[in-house]
Amino acid sequence: MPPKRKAAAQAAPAPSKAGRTSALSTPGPATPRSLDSSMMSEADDDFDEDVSEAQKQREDGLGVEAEQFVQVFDLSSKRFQGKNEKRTDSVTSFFKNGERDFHYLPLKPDHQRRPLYIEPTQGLIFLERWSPRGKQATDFLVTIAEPVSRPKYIHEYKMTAHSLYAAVSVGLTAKDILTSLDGLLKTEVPQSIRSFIEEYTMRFGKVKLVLKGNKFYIESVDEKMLARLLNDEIIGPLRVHTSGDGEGLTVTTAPKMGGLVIPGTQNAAGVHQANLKAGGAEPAANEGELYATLNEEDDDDKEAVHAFEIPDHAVETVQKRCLELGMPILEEYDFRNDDQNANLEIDLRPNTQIRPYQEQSLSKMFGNGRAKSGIIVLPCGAGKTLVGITAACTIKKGVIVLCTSSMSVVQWRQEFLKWSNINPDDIAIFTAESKNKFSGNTGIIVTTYSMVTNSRERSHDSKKMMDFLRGREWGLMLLDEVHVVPAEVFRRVISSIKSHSKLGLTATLLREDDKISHLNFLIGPKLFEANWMELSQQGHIAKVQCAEVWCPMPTEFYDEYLRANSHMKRTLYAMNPSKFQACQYLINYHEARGDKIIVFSDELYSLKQYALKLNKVYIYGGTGQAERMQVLQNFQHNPNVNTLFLSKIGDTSLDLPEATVLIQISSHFGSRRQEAQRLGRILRAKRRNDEGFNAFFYSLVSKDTQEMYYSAKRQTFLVDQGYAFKVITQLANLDKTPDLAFATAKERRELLQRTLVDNEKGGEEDVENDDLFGKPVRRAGGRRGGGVRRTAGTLGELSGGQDMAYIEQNKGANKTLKKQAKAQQNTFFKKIAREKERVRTGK
Ligand SMILES: Nc1ncnc2c1ncn2[C@@H]1O[C@H](COP(=O)(O)OP(=O)(O)OP(=O)(O)O)[C@@H](O)[C@H]1O
Repeated sequence: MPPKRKAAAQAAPAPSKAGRTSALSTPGPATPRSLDSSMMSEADDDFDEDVSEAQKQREDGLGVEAEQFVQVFDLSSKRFQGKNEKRTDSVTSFFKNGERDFHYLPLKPDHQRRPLYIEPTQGLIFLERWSPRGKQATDFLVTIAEPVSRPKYIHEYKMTAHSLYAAVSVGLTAKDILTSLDGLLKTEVPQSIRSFIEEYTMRFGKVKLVLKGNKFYIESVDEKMLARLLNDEIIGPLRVHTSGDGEGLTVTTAPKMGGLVIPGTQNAAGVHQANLKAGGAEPAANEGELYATLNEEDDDDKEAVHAFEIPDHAVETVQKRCLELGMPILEEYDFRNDDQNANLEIDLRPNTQIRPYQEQSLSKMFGNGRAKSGIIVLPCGAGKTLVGITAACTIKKGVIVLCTSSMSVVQWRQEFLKWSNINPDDIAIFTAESKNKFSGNTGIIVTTYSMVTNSRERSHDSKKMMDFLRGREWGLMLLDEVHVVPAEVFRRVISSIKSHSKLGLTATLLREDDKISHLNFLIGPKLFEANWMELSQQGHIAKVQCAEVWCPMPTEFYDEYLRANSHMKRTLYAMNPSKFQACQYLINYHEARGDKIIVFSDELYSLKQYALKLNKVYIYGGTGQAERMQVLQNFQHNPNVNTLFLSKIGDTSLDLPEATVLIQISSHFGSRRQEAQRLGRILRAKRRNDEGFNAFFYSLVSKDTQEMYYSAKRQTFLVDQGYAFKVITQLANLDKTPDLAFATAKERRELLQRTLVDNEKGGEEDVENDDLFGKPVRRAGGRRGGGVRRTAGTLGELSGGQDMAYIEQNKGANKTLKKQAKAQQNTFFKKIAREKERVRTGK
């Protein structure tokens, strides 16, 4: 960190004053990276570039202290990730050169009564959850900051530009935030934090992105601010010059806002106003809850609004740039004052009760009586669909819903009909099979991402439907499962279909490639993220016991492992016979308890070998649609089919029946998202409210292999959500398991030989065989697209034939199901034929 900035962080500079912004002497404004935690871990190579970029961008963007805060925040985070950093241990570098020495912030005399610490360079806030004021502090933090980690005792939050924006839009002023923070903090509020809050809260709402007549405009009541944007080298050239507007800005009038906040959504479809108050140091009237003072909008008091048009494709760039310039853009829809678009007759059914956390998430969206675009993060099974439906019932304008598969399209429509009083004719489906429109002049369309982004040849009906979708202004765009959709798909959706507000729904915003940050600009910031532990304690999702089972590698396996290339290493730690036995043991144990078990394996070879050896059904990318349905239905309804082996296609592409136990035998490296998604599969267990019910999540890990490292990394997100992973080093009475696989040294040696031979030429890759984003579908074994192909025949040739026999003899479970289904079908058809014959002959 350059000394100047370090000093800024440590010397607690003087408060910023209005007008100081023009006398900047320190380098430039916030970069988006510095404002959002999700952008913090990008490549170190960007480091130098960021600094010079910041120098270049020096403008009158932020006040001195806020800017210093942002700079320090940005640079320090880079520094701690520096590639060339020599580390003696994992923490020394953290405190090097006194960079984290915050002794200049003395503790208050009664600090023990106060639950918060703050880190003045990055806006990290630490909460002692056990404090008597822990609940009150949690309510406050959820409103002004983003949760980072919430295990049992100490919670970590981070204040970002977006989180402050959310706080401002539910009615809090800088003064409110600072007073409450000061009341809860063990130290004084650091000057860098004070300035950051003051500067940012002051700037929010000055520049807006609005959709009018199907065109996008950048709007502000502050003409100078818009002029500054137009002089910007990136935004300026993007302006659309319409005939007649000359160089001037379009001027209209708009209702003037009250100093605090506009009326909430108190009675709008059951969504209540956020419970926030201009809180003092002590708890507000209602212990733990902070209520906002709301000002009514004064319709008579109008002020001039200046605007310029930008093209559809430039929306993301302009939003990004505005944030860089320290003028974050607001995307809000004043739906109650929209008389251009027809109203939709839709309300929640009277018996629909949204849950407190659903209400809380929506209050973040409708905090000031307008619809703010953004993303709501709720764990699987917590009811994201109802959140989306309630948003639609609040806005009451045309809605377009985008899903990842045609199966979810049907489900979304059903859920709309179940929870709301929407007329069935007003909600239509646009999929390959159905291309209906709604009957009235507004309504709801439910479709898939691939239907609206498909660039291949469209049918006449599809083209007509797309023209219909493109030609209208939608009030709300609901985007399901946003974490799995590529940015490019969002770009295409958003640039072709215009909506006033967007709500993204997801269970996790994690992506290992860090590409999640673009969602801030394509959809909007994260509005709300639920606390998984709280939801499970309240019985809305299942309680899960997590365990990591350590499986020792037999010596001969370990020897080969040490020699193997990376692909073979993965196969070997998946095929470890101790892991096999642990899996068999856990399946026996849980089947006996009446559980439904899903075993996940990303490694296709082991998936098949495990399933065949244990005579269980399995599904992978190459399993045909009919067989998949058959297997899934049996797993759901057949009491004899209680264990299902699944490849990674089970992570996103399948609508899986409920399960109560998950076992992972092989996973995708250190993917936190996959771990969270998989755990999510058991959260919706219906038995969750039974006395003492627990769902189980086991990760089987080969001891002393790379898998242990990946496993720890995978678990970080869940640990941050408060899950504790127990390590099991020995399974009781494992050796007493009947027909324990690979119990003898000879069998284990044979397994090793076979594994080596079968995988000598590289493994078979799984394919995600679905229509998610209109990619060409690759069939089993990668037949299309040049993937590696392996067949039973090849196996036989490679291994001298004996494995062929093994495969055939064990083809078992899936085949048995097929036979059973055929037999049932035959009986059914025979019965029909007999019936027909009886009718024909009259006997
Ligand atoms: N407020 C509510 N009252 C009663 N039931 C609810 C409520 N909210 C959600 N549910 C029920 O909870 C279940 C899970 O809801 P939903 O499928 O929307 O969850 P989800 O978050 O979308 O899960 P996933 O990510 O797995 O799709 C459904 O059966 C739904 O009907």
